Amino acid sequence: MSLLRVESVSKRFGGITANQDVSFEVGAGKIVGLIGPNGAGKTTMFNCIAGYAPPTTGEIWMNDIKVSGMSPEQCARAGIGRTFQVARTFTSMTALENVMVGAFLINKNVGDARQSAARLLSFVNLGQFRDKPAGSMTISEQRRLAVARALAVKPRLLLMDEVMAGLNPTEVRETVDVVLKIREEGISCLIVEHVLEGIMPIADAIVVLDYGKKIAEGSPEQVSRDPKVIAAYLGDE
Ligand SMILES: Nc1ncnc2c1ncn2[C@@H]1O[C@H](COP(=O)(O)OP(=O)(O)OP(=O)(O)O)[C@@H](O)[C@H]1O
Repeated sequence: MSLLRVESVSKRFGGITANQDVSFEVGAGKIVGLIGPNGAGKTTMFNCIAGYAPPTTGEIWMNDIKVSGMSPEQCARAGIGRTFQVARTFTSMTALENVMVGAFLINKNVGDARQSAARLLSFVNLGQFRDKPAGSMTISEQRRLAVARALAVKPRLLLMDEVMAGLNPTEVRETVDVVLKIREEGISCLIVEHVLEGIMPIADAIVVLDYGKKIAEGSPEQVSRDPKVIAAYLGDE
């Protein structure tokens, strides 16, 4: 059963078509990778889904709620959480306080927010940083912190924008472990990623964009054999 449905979405910025007639679905409890060369329109698609930039045409649905045209807050209330390409960490606040910022969006009670934030820090394997300034954490840890903050809003779908970029193989593995745990919780994940060795082994499905259009969709095995996908990536070298 699909949780998110992207239906014929196009997004234009003046003369630039960043997304063109893109359709795909994310099933409940599934991991879907959204990949493609630089400038393919992946972040634009995230912005459309999360309410940061409405589609020019087309519709986006979360179950029976039409979210296209909604504000980011309304999309969050409909169950869409996100992380950003550049982690927006509050560096002088502690790790716990950073996650509490997310928790406060749905629960104004300080005790509840603290408890939920502490649980989520452990969930992303950052329990030891609870009372440390977020600025003292590595990039990899800050990315997982951003994931915990997004989870604090209790999404049913989590959009993750390049959480593995620039990480070493150990850090990629740690991040992959967290993504798998998120799926185990029944939360769907839509992941924009250039680190294909991180996303390919764990994705239930892959959607490939190139120049704004969907050029392939299927299992990781299917898309990695697809001549159109190979050509798009080789053309990007
Ligand atoms: N606000 C904007 N105004 C004008 N053009 C934009 C805007 N946002 C994105 N674009 C253009 O839309 C196209 C798609 O950009 P987008 O950032 O979505 O690609 P991407 O696949 O996320 O790229 P990357 O992998 O490099 O992050 C690009 O040509 C980009 O310059």
